[in-house]
Amino acid sequence: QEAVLYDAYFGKPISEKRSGYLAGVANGTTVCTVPVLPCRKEEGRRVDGTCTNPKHPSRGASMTPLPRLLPAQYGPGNTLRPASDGSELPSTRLIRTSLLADGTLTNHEFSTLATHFFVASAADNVDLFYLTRYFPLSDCCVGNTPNRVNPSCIPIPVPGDDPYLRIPQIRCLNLTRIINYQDLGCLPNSLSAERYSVVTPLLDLSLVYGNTEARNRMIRSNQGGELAFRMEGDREVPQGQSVNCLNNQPLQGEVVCYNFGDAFQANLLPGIYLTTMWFFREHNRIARGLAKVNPCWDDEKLFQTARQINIAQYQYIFYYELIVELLGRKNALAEGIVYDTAGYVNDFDPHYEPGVIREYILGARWFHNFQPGQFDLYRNGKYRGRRPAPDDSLRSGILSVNNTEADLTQGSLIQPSDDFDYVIAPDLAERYFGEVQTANDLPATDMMRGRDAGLPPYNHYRKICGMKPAKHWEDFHDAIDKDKVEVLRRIYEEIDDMELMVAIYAEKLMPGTWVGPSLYCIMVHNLLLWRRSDKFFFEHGDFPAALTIPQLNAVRKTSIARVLCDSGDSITHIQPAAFFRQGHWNKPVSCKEIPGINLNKWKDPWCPKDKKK
Ligand code: HEM
Repeated sequence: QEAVLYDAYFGKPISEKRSGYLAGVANGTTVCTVPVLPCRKEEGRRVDGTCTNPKHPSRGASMTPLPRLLPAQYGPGNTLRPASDGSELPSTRLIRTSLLADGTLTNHEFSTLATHFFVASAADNVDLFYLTRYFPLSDCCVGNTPNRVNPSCIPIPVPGDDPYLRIPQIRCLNLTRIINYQDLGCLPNSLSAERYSVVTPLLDLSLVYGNTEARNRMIRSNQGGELAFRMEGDREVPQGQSVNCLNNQPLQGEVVCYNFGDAFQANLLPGIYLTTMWFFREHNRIARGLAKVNPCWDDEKLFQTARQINIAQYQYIFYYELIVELLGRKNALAEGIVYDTAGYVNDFDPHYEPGVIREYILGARWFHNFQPGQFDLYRNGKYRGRRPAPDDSLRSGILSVNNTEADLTQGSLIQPSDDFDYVIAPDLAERYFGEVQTANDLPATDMMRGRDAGLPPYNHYRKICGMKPAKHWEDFHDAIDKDKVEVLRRIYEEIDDMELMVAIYAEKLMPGTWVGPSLYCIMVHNLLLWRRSDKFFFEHGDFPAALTIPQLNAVRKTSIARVLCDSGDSITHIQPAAFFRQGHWNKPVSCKEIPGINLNKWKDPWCPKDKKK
């Protein structure tokens, strides 16, 4: 059957008028459209994300726009919104250094594993290709001065009395705008600048499986339902070599760059490449287990079922093991983010369009706060040193040398995450690109990205999040400590200049959660959207390829600890709640004691044992 061309931005089949417009754009019909093969009732989740919601079949695919909670407010021609008096909003480096200090304070509850899994989930649903605009080279800070001429430059000016950068006299932090549909020519500048993402905006393990059917076919082994693999010693790793590990140090033996399904995103950071490796191995482990249970199943059936189980356990761990801890279990239940049930949760609603909410993926940068700047290495319970995170980006080759994968994995179980506070790891606050750039400030960048996205003032978000829009600075005291409000009052001219991203870093934690009220509200919207817009969400039962109830309940038995026992490097003992630190209530136990998914629940009665594939 023929694919129908959908408009990537508008999400509708291409009209004649639109086709005429795109004919005038270089590669318009390729980059501004999404081909959709007809959705079939009986099929499961597609790798390319189409038909995730058959009512909006192109949403969920590569190039889906990021929906917004509130419409964008840009300056003229999609420039950054100015302050109320028409001037430029204050430097986000000034705001950051005024609100958050450099330092390291550890969290008493979470392990670093929680940060690894969370950052991998972010890379699974939005791409970071925009980094290539300024990571290796850009002209935004030539001569130590912010470039105001190049429209893609949004460098961050550094005040002369900056607490750190006054010494090397750095007055400009490099930054470029996120690439949008206008840059591709898909939309005129008269519409608000909208970001697209080339990765599927879903919790679908695209890091492991890729974002297109073509890519997925390249990484399958075509037998036994497996992903193509090779052995590095006793470590199972993807077959082939990716070109993305720009920071590998070949002289130190780092010559491997893992060929994951999404080989750019998955190689970005240690937390991402570790997590992707675990779920890559999980796929093959599950496929082998299914082949044993159902010897007559062919490669395709084994592959699709293993992928379905793998994504189901990943979604389960994300919602039921991580999110419930970050937002509070009671809250998550009350909001309908998770359910206490042994049945299906049929909350698919075709009116919701799949996507990742712009404010969510911006706001989730708050979790840079609980990210340690260095990763501990442990072997047999003994500390063996640490690796600065910025030096290991785009460098998965480290996993293959000096037992580093095993040592980092054990480290992630023992090392605490940083605290959710007003202190940020110096490696992220001053040098997140490592040696590649002289200075970068991640939270200042996060705040600047809010402007890049054209977010309306904080006051507008207070309104939709159940807080009163403030008329006076004191009105912010409900959500932000008095002393911080004083700092902000001095920095901003007007109350409506106060920004959402700054508030997310300044708000007090909501009791029982690890986020402030605005981020809480944004996360709830997004987590509900992901469930409701995705026909194939693991708890849904109202489609033919759904898990059966016994299968669903088998998935509900697993945990991140089980995944690490089965697919982590050299894990024999683990604390049962592995997103939490080890302690008297969470002592490491033998992996034999950690429950997992019973694949016998997938036994096919039509597949007798003696019948070979
Ligand atoms: C060592 C650890 C980490 C490093 C070095 C790091 C670095 C970065 C960088 C460089 C960016 C893009 C900056 C830009 O806008 O130009 C980014 C974006 C982001 N990071 Fe992190 N990060 C880390 C950990 C985390 C963690 C634990 C989370 C947890 C959720 C997280 C969530 C995000 C999100 C949601 C974005 C925005 C993605 C987007 O909108 O494209 N990061 N991070």
